[in-house]
Parts: sequence; C-alpha cells; structure tokens
Amino acid sequence: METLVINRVEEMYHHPDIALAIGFFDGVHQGHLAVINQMLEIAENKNLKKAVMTFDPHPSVVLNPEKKRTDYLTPLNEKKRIFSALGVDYLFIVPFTSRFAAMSEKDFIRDYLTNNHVKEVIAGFDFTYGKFGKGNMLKLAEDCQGFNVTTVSKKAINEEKVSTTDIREQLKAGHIKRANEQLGRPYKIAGIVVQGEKRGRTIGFPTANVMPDEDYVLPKLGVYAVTLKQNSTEEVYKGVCNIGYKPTFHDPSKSAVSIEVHIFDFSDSIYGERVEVYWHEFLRPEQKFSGIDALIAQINQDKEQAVQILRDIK
Ligand SMILES: Cc1cc2nc3c(=O)[nH]c(=O)nc-3n(C[C@H](O)[C@H](O)[C@H](O)COP(=O)(O)O)c2cc1C
Ligand SMILES: Nc1ncnc2c1ncn2[C@@H]1O[C@H](COP(=O)(O)OP(=O)(O)O)[C@@H](O)[C@H]1O
Repeated sequence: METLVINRVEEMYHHPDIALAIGFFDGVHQGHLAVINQMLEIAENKNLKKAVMTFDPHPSVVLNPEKKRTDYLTPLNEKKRIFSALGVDYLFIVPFTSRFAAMSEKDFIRDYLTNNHVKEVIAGFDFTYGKFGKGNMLKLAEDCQGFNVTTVSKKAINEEKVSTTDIREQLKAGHIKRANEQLGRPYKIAGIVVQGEKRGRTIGFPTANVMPDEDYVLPKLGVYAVTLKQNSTEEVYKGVCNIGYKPTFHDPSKSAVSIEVHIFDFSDSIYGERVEVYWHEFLRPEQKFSGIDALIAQINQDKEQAVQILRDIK
C-alpha cells in the first residue's frame, strides 16, 4: 500500500484510476468495514485501484475544540496497518486544517475527487464534506463530475447503530464485549514493554508494563482478561491485565496510569519488545488493598477467572 500525506493537492494526482472510500474511519468498525468492502468490490468489478481517503487529526480538533478528540480507537498507524491488510493500494491522508475545513463543496469535489482520477466514490450515509460540513451524500451524487457515488447504509447490531462514539463509551464503561461486537474483533492497544518498579516478580506475578506507542482510548480502569501478541515472534499468549494507578502502592493523584499484563506460563524477558494487547473481558475495578497478601490473593482469583474466560480463545 502506498501512503500519501497530502500537503498540496497536486501531490496526489500521480496514480491510475481509483475507487475511493472516504471517511475518518476511527475504529475501522463493522460500519466502516461495510464501506471499505463495498469499495473493494466495486474496484474489483471495474478494474480500478483500491483507495481510501482519511483525515488527520480528527475534524473535532479544528471544528469543535471543546469536544476535541485526541485519543483514538485506531490511531493513524493502526488504521494504516488495517487498510494495508485489507488490500488497499493507496491511502490518502489529508491533514485536517482550518484551511481544508473552510473549502467549498465544489472545490473539494474538483481538487480531491475529479482531478484525483477518482471514478467511484464510496462513503457512509452520514459522510459530510466542505465548509460547515454542508455537503452530504445526496449533494455529492448531484454534483459529482467524472465519478459515480455509492452510499453505504447504516450498519446496526440489535437495532443499535454501530458507531465510534458508542464504542468509546462502551470501552470507558468496561463493556468490552459490546465494544468488540461493534468492532468485529477484540479492541487492541499496541505498545512497547518498558521497565516498571520490579515489584511484580517479588509477588509472584511479573507484569509486562506496556507503554502505548500512540494515543489510544484507554478502557475503564481495572482488571481484564487479555491476550498479548509478541510482534517479533507473532506468538499470542493469554494473560490478565491491570490498567490503573496501583492504588495499593501509589497516590492516584500523583501517578500515571500503567497497563500491566501478567502472561500465563511465560518467563522470558521481553523489555523493549513491541506487543499488542487484545482486550476480551472486564473482571473488576482496581482496588486499594490493605497489604500485599490481600493483593496477591485477589490476583490469584483474577488469574483463575481469566483462564476460564479465555479457555476457548486460541
Ligand atoms: C491481575 C492484576 C490485578 C491487579 N490489581 C491491582 C489492584 O486492584 N490494586 C493495585 O493497587 N494494584 C493492582 N495490580 C498491580 C500490582 O500492584 C502491580 O502489578 C505490581 O505492583 C507490580 O508492579 P511492577 O510491574 O511495576 O513491578 C494488579 C496487577 C495484576 C497483574
Ligand atoms: N509471566 C510474565 N508476564 C509478564 N512479564 C514477564 C513474565 N515473565 C517474565 N517477564 C518479564 O519480566 C518483566 C516483568 O517483571 P516485573 O518484576 O513486573 O518488572 P517491571 O516492574 O520492570 O515490569 C516483564 O517486562 C518481562 O520482560
């Protein structure tokens, strides 16, 4: 997949004819996948290259500073990995600046679509474009020049619309299964294993401290059944994870959140390795224990519970 960051529109014109899926696509959830899959199918049928256009940062950073979104379900690199795996040929990343946001609908169509060898545009029913987001899919179908427009309808699960906002809320509430259902896969946070306080090994539960390498939405603080993929070996392990401040040892107002995974049946040193943590189920909120023995007893129970939950996951 070729990735182009579009600082000047002319930079994106040097490629063959394309079918283009457009959207912010945070989460690349089931609704987004319906759009991407539709684009892949149309491209295949019409013998066009497969392209995606997305924006960075989230439009709310420019348009709605009070509600600006700086953490993501799928930060940019994560989106790149997913699109590449889906077989996308070209990824256009359009910097979402005030200038871009102020562009007229007609200019957007001319510069970013018609002049960009776009023969097919595929987007979700709620896609908007141009100044004040006044352009919508109906308008796009009216004003299209040199391309066809396909609108992908709302994707729902149990009559609830699949949405990035809802997935974020479910994660923040610890409703991992509901978030995962909408994503169509387990929620994932990728990062590097860093040094911690070296206490884990002394209590019989060494924990890999995972420092996220991008701004991911963090799930509700607490303990989870997880799987962990070690990128260098592609090996996937089961484990139990605490995300929080470790209030037994620290004053939460003075410390940072850490993500710590105790991996079952594992004893390698993996400092500095890149890993992916997949979130499967919330077990309990984080607690302040009166002493180490009480914490150890609870972690033993957490582990047993996680082993049961993960039994059928490979
Ligand atoms: C499954 C699990 C559950 C945990 N639950 C709590 C908790 O409720 N409260 C707490 O203060 N620390 C909790 N911890 C964090 C431990 O305090 C932490 O892993 C330990 O201090 C080791 O830290 P280190 O890796 O920085 O050495 C938990 C850790 C694990 C692996
Ligand atoms: N079963 C395991 N689960 C997690 N990490 C393990 C395990 N066995 C060994 N390790 C290694 O030990 C480190 C965790 O030990 P710990 O005493 O908690 O140190 P730290 O406080 O630096 O995280 C991990 O980063 C990893 O390199």
